[in-house]
Amino acid sequence: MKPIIIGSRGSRLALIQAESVKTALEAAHSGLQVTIKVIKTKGDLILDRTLDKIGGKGLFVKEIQQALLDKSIDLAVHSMKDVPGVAPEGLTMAAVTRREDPRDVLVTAEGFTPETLPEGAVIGTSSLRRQAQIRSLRPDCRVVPLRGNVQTRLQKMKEQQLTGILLAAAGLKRLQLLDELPHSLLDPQAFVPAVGQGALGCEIREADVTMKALLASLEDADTRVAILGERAFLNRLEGDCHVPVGAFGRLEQNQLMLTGLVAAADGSRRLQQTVTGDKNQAEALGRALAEDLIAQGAWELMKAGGSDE
Ligand SMILES: NCc1[nH]cc(CCC(=O)O)c1CC(=O)O
Repeated sequence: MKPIIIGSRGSRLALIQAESVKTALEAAHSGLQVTIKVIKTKGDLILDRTLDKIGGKGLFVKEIQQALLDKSIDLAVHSMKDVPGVAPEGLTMAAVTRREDPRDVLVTAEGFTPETLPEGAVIGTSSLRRQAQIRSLRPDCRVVPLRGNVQTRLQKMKEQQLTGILLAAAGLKRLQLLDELPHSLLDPQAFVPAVGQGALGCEIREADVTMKALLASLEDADTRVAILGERAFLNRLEGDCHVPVGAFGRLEQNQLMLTGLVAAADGSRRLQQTVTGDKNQAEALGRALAEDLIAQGAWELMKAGGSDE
């Protein structure tokens, strides 16, 4: 059999994620050959402009999806939080793997928590969701934009003498950086993670039944359910613009418990609610949660703006 080609961005984190799927596939199917092909996306080449101006945060994913459609790769491994709500015709998320830590983490030289941050702290993040929540916890802090891959952001924290930065725990764990950095992990109720944060999606061509079968054993049903609920919540709210929205789903006693957050970008207001329901109706639960927040004024809180998580 021809080797399977996984397409990946060239960042260290993307490569580690692709490697983890390669390893899992090879472990599940003895004799299977898997190679990784690095795809240089426009977003990787243009670092001096905000992502919104070059096509939004879905840009990286879209170029890799095109490689799937062109058949230059057989499998794309995505961070689910970067995957746009609407899938291109002909592609399917054949497996969602077991979720890594979904939490956000505050990294500072001193290991501050949001509560112990010094007055007027300067926090780096380009995510409207993170900006809104750190400002809602600490209205006195200042948020400055910060782009680039995880290592670049850590570097900029030092260079620009920021008090701290906000990142996904999952990324830092996969890079094996979390243990060596002073940090505080943020409780998902106090600081609601991004939709899909910590989960990986394995995308293939819908018609590729061979790949579909090979990926079956990588699927984690509980993660899939959580992600379906979170994404349905976001899809109902987002439309096309990037907004300060978070959601976190988890299974409790075989039920899906889903927390949704909509906030004003400056953190001055936040709407947050947790609902529980049938895990087989995850998407309906996500939509209903969105409707609840809309009824409470979610649209008024959300303003157009840039987010490039
Ligand atoms: N913004 C890019 C991005 N996409 C996925 C992760 C982390 C890994 C994950 O959520 O699975 C990160 C880094 C971060 O937000 O800190």
